[in-house]
Amino acid sequence: MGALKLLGGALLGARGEAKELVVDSERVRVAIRLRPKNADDVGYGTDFIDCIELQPELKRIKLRKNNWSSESYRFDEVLTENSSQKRVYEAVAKPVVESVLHGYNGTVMAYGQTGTGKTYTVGKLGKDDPSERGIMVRAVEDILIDTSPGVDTVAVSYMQLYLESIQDLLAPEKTNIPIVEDPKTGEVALPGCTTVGIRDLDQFLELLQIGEANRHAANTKLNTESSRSHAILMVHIQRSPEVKQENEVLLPGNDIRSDLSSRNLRVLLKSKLLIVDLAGSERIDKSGSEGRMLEEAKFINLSLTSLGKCINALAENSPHIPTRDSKLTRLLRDSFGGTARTSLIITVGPSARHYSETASTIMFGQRAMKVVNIVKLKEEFDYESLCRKLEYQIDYLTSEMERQKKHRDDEKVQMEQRLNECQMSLVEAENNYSLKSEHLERESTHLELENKKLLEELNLLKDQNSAMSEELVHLEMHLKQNKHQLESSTYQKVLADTTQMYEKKMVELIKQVEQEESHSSDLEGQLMEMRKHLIDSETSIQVQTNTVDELNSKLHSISKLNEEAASKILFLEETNSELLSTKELLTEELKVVQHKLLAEERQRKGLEDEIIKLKRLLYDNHAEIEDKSLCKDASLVKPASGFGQMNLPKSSKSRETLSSQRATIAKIFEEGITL
Ligand SMILES: Nc1ncnc2c1ncn2[C@@H]1O[C@H](COP(=O)(O)OP(=O)(O)OP(=O)(O)O)[C@@H](O)[C@H]1O
Repeated sequence: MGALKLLGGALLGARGEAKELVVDSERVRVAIRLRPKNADDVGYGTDFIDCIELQPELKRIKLRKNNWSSESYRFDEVLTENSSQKRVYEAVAKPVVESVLHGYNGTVMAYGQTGTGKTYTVGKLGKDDPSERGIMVRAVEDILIDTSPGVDTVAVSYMQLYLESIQDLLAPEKTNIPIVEDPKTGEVALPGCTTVGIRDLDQFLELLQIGEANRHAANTKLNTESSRSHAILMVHIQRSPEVKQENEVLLPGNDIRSDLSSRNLRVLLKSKLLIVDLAGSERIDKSGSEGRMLEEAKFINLSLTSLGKCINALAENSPHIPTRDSKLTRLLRDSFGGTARTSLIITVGPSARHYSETASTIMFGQRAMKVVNIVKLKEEFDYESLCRKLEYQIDYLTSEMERQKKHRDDEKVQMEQRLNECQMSLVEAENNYSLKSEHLERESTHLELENKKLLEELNLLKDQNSAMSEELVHLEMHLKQNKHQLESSTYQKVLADTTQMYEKKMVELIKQVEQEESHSSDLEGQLMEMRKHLIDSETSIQVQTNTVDELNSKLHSISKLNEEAASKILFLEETNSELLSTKELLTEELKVVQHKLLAEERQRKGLEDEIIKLKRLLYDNHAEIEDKSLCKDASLVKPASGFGQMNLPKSSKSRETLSSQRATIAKIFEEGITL
């Protein structure tokens, strides 16, 4: 393939216009295939040597006119009688098929005398033996392998040109189908023909079989199943290749946004492969045709002759190409001198009997080799599919938009509902909160008041306790004084015991008071904690509604503590009252003791007075006694001493007084002992 040239290759803006890439001019390639000898050839006798000699390595053949005269011709491919169908396909058709797959039009055509193997080469189905498959089957097989279903499309039309009428071989009722030529491009189309999309090879084989069954054939002298029509298989390929434009790649199935955002338009490569199995180019006299068959032969010859004329004109670069002389040349307008890549296979038999037909075929091939085509690649912008895609996208986007709008509306309604609910619950929560706050505030105030009251009571109790303690200390001191006073008394021991007992009691009482004081301080601490809790609670109430419950529980516990404190205070009060009563008892007892002490003091004083009196008496008596004893002594010794005299009259009285005094002292002593 020659180098690509861009001719006026600008992107044309108008709808339906295409970019055309032109390959260097390319000559029609011609291959020659020699059919193996058949029974007829063998039966013809061995007197005649084959009229044809192949030199495949030189790509030449020698056409022997007789034993001494031969001419040599060069072909693009020389296929011997042993060449396989595969080899023939690869040498003749495969390059064209590949070209068609790249977007070029292509033609593969078999030309030759009847019975030389055109149909065998081109249209053999090879149902039983795939190695026997002809060009049509192999070409479609390769096309199907190379194309992607869903992205590319492959469709076929199968028709025959019979008696200058185009008949649809897939729908034989369709006859005389008109040929439509594009005035701009000169492209030939047969819109009246059935076009069947091909999914797989089996489907194509079935179609081909149907077409073959509908093809006109007749027994001729030269071939028992001679084709009486030109069979044309049209393979339409539409591809969406990756096309690079302005550094961007447009891939099939690209996002629509990238299609729209870039200046890319999907490019369609539309190509057409024609595989033509021409009717036999036998001479009428040799074919033995008569009547209708003769008529058929005339038409066949007419079309083949006009094809030959066109090829001659093209080979000679004639300004006029008589393409309009027959429908065959009109159909093959693009194949010879057109834009298609064309491969021609001419089939020949070895028998010298058909020398002139073989020579004619060879000359046809030689002339065809001179025909140069201007091979063009036609890229069409796939406006239709783009439009379809856009429409689809618009539909999709519209429905998506509607769906999203509906979704948004639904969401909005839901949101509004939720908002209303939230607002309602917020109002409710606010109400609850304010109620709870009020309640808590009330509770708090109430608790504060209670706390205050309790504190006051506690302080009072404390004062009372301290007063009591002072009083107790005072009493203690008092008792101590009394104790000291009583130490000298006769009731010392009794009083000491009593005092000890009281002291013990007082110690206990002091202990109790201390305990109460520690209780009081504990209570104070608890109250402080309560106050703290309350303050915390108040703060947390202000901060969050959620803590309300927590505060409630705390308040509950605080109330419990309060209750406990109240019960403790009650207990303290009770203890206090007990202490008070004890104190009263002690005071009473103290008073009694004091009374007793006073009485005893008085008694003691009386006794002391009496003792003093007695002492005085005793002294007086003693002095009197002494005086009397002195007087007695003086009367005895010195009667002048008056003392004895004086005391004598008094002696009886003194004796009485003395004895009474003695009795009084004894009594005092007795009383003192008993006390
Ligand atoms: N290369 C070949 N190898 C084996 N058999 C062949 C070959 N070429 C042709 N034949 C046989 O020769 C006979 C005639 O072939 P075919 O019908 O293909 O000729 P044709 O050129 O199509 O004739 P027509 O123009 O009359 O239709 C057939 O029986 C075919 O099987």
